[in-house]
Amino acid sequence: MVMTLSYDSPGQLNRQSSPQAREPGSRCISLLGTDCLIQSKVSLASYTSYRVGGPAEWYVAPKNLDEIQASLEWAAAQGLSTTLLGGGSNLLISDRGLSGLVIGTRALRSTHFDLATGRLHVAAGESLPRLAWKAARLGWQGLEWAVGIPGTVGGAVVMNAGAHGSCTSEILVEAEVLSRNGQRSLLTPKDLGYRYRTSNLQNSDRVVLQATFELKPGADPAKVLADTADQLRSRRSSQPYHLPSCGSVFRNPGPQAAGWLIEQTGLKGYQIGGAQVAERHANFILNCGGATAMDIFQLIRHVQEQVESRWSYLLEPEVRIIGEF
Ligand SMILES: Cc1cc2nc3c(=O)[nH]c(=O)nc-3n(C[C@H](O)[C@H](O)[C@H](O)COP(=O)(O)OP(=O)(O)OC[C@H]3O[C@@H](n4cnc5c(N)ncnc54)[C@H](O)[C@@H]3O)c2cc1C
Ligand SMILES: NC(=O)C1=CN([C@@H]2O[C@H](COP(=O)(O)OP(=O)(O)OC[C@H]3O[C@@H](n4cnc5c(N)ncnc54)[C@H](OP(=O)(O)O)[C@@H]3O)[C@@H](O)[C@H]2O)C=CC1
Ligand SMILES: C=C(O[C@H]1[C@H](O)[C@@H](CO)O[C@H](OP(=O)(O)OP(=O)(O)OC[C@H]2O[C@@H](n3ccc(=O)[nH]c3=O)[C@H](O)[C@@H]2O)[C@@H]1NC(C)=O)C(=O)O
Repeated sequence: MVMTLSYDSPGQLNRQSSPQAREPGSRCISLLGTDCLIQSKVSLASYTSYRVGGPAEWYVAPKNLDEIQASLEWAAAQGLSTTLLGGGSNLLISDRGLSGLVIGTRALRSTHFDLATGRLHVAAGESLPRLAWKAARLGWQGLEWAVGIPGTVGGAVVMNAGAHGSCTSEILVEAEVLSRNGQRSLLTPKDLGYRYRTSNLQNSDRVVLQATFELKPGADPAKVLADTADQLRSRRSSQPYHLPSCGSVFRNPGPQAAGWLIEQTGLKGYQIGGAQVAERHANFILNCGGATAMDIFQLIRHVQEQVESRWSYLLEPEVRIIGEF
């Protein structure tokens, strides 16, 4: 693919206003042939559910495959690393921000419910809860569990998101991924090496473009909507949804849940700066207002140390911690 760039420098500038929160001195580059802008120094805090994180050195939000490919080629030509950012609901991004190019996927949108096959073809940037509600309204079963997981389809495929005994790998037929060398491939759950809350896409530089899920059409929409609402109700009764978080901070180690271990260690309510171990659920760390990423990071380490000294078990973070701490 031939890509032409115009740089934000005299003569070649393509200055444009931008919807992103940009810091002073930020620059804007346009990938010619597209209306896609690459911007420098874009604050990432508003892109994460924790509402923390410093600026991206460069940020782009491609809307289609051409724009993703152009973005990857641009990063490669500049010698920059890339980081994928979906809903930002399982990311703790350093206060210092991220170097390289951050590729936000939320503009990758398309949904197709194929009644003949019961398959749902969906782009990586679609919101998982919105998809769950959409499926419910159509009377398609199989996504009720996903309603309270505030991420994207791409993030769910990478993380193997799940709840209430179901998870992404169980309904995934295949995911289309793009590798850094521009090769597209269709991968099955087996190819993706799924396990509890992980896949071999984690720590890889492949981009999830879209997913195909197998659901069950034909149910009464009123029933699926009621079941979906029940899932959300039950989750809201046991998990703190009122303040910014990343959901569960740690993976469950086995027979004992992380929340139980943390509560038994006496850490509920423990606070560092603006970050607090939730009273309602000890495996949630909340941004109670004004928390920095470092506050949250230090609290994660404190919880690990305390739990390890009491139970001789090192809790493994589920949240992806990225950038310098
Ligand atoms: C209130 C709350 C409740 C939650 N409850 C649950 C729950 O019940 N179950 C659960 O499993 N999780 C839960 N989570 C965690 C989180 O929502 C999930 O892990 C979700 O799947 C993350 O999706 P995301 O799009 O936000 O990914 P992000 O946080 O943006 O990214 C997660 C990882 O995926 C990568 N990534 C994202 N998109 C792509 C892509 N298109 N291609 C390649 N890599 C990509 C990122 O680089 C990163 O490594 C909860 C979070 C919150 C805030
Ligand atoms: N604590 C935290 O850090 C965070 C918690 N959350 C929580 O996670 C959950 C998911 O949040 P989010 O991803 O923002 O998505 P939401 O669940 O808020 O809504 C996403 C879309 O789903 C559809 N929808 C929502 N409710 C209904 C309903 N009752 N009936 C039919 N359709 C509905 C709407 O789609 P349409 O517009 O197409 O009708 C809506 O735009 C929420 O409970 C939210 O409070 C979210 C972010 C951070
Ligand atoms: C929120 C997430 O996923 C959630 C998912 O929503 C729910 C519902 O299916 O089940 C998991 O939570 P969980 O294991 O903490 O579920 P819960 O039922 O709340 O708790 C498990 C056990 O720990 C105990 N518990 C929990 C919290 C607490 O403060 N104290 C405590 O003792 C509970 O009493 C229960 O016996 C997922 N977490 C993990 C790490 O697997 C996420 O991954 O981000």
